[in-house]
Amino acid sequence: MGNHMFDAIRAAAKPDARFVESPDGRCWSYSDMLGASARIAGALEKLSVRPGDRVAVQAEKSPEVLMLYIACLRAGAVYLPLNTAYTLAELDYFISDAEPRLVVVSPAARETVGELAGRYGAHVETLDASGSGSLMDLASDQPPDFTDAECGPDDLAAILYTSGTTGRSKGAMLTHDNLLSNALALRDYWRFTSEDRLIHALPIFHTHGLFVASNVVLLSGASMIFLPKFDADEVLRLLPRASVLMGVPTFYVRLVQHRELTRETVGRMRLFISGSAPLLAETHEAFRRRTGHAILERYGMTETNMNTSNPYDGERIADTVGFPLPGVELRVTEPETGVPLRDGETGMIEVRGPNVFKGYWRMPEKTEAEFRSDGFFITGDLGKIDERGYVHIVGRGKDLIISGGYNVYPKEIETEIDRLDGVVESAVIGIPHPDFGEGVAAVVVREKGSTLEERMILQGLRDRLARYKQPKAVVFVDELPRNAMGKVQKNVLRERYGKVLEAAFAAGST
Ligand SMILES: Nc1ncnc2c1ncn2[C@@H]1O[C@H](COP(=O)(O)OP(=O)(O)OP(=O)(O)O)[C@@H](O)[C@H]1O
Repeated sequence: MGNHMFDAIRAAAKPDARFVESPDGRCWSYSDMLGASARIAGALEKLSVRPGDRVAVQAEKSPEVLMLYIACLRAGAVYLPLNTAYTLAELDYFISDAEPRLVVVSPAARETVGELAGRYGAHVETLDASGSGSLMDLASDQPPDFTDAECGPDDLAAILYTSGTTGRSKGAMLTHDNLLSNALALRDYWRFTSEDRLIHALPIFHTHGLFVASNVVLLSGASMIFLPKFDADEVLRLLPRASVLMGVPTFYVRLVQHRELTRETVGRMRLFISGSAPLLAETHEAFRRRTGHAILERYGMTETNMNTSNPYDGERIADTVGFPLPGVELRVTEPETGVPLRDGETGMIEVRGPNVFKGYWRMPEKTEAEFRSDGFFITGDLGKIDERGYVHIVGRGKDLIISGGYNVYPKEIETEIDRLDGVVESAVIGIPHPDFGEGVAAVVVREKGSTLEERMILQGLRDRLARYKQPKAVVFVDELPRNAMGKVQKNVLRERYGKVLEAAFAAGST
């Protein structure tokens, strides 16, 4: 049977070629990767990690963490990356839910997390090669070859907890073939070859940086420059040495603001990709004006890997996420019944294919509720397919406000607010309201120097939105809080401004 994912990685590896380099000049070739991952897999075995066991990892981004991910594939363990921002209380939830055999953390967290992990029967290790008995120390005593665990297409490779942007995080179970089929589809769709060098500035605890970026590079025998985080100056400095950038929309917003972004700096680049959150059409246009490149936007999620992409050769259209990837079926349905709608009609986006996860970890009811009987996964995203076949995301079904019994989709209102003069961007949230259950409220970022006031916004929306959709209160802020993937954190907005907005409702500010 072999090892479904790792055999493909091994087959694509060119031993002498560069695989990953860090900005401090450290470099790993593909043969270094094969050796390091074998040694770590040997260490995992020594620590009694058996196929199917979970290995939870909360560690700063580094090539070593990537080697650990590959080692888990080889050992048949289930890799479980955790956001480095998670607190001890949050870790408690993930560790109690996933019951990992091993938890790998940074040296500073060893003691505190060790105590917590011990309560759930997990062992704790650190990744630093300090000579003080870390996982890396144990790995350095292991041979550079390893008998890979037998893993079929349907065996679990990873559990990724959803970001929790819209609710409690759930563990999405991803199989070897979920990862492999998607990485191969993306490699071919985006024309990756061993000549490519990717600027990798994304976190690696999320599907985007871990699977989309790293797996595509691995499976094309390409190389990447591994940055600890996004820094516009650093990325601009590296652009002349690279061919592809994968980013979240915030990267592109920052790059466009940078004086040094010119056609010359991007002269050797062949592709700029964006995803994980909506890219504003203005950013797409500004980037094209400055560089001559149309950013390629794609759409995916933790549970499904990538679903759609704008084309490599054809027209890349702003505000769309392109076409379903080869092998992925996508339909738009009436959300309640799942009955497919016609092109142009807005409804629930559903997908089916080898990319779609196996289910939520230990949540069979939740899993059942999110699949149709014919195997389509209900993404929770609302969208439509236009007459040319491009998929548009119109909003998130999970991001719904029910005001006075009416369904209000925030994205529709945000789009209208963003059109008003003096507005940079906005977020619309539901806040408890004494009469309507939930009331619509808007959080708005004004352009510098703008004198825009609440009444001007309400005036501007009066003829454009039904009354029940119009915000009942507005607050102005300097910027919207975003998570590491560039998603606006509406839970943070609700916490931060909920009381002020409730008071404004009570005062009947509209
Ligand atoms: N190109 C894109 N344009 C618009 N939205 C996108 C795009 N790419 C991804 N998304 C959004 O990101 C979501 C996937 O994000 P992710 O899997 O990280 O978790 P989340 O949905 O934010 O978290 P949770 O499911 O816990 O609420 C998609 O469902 C979609 O709403």
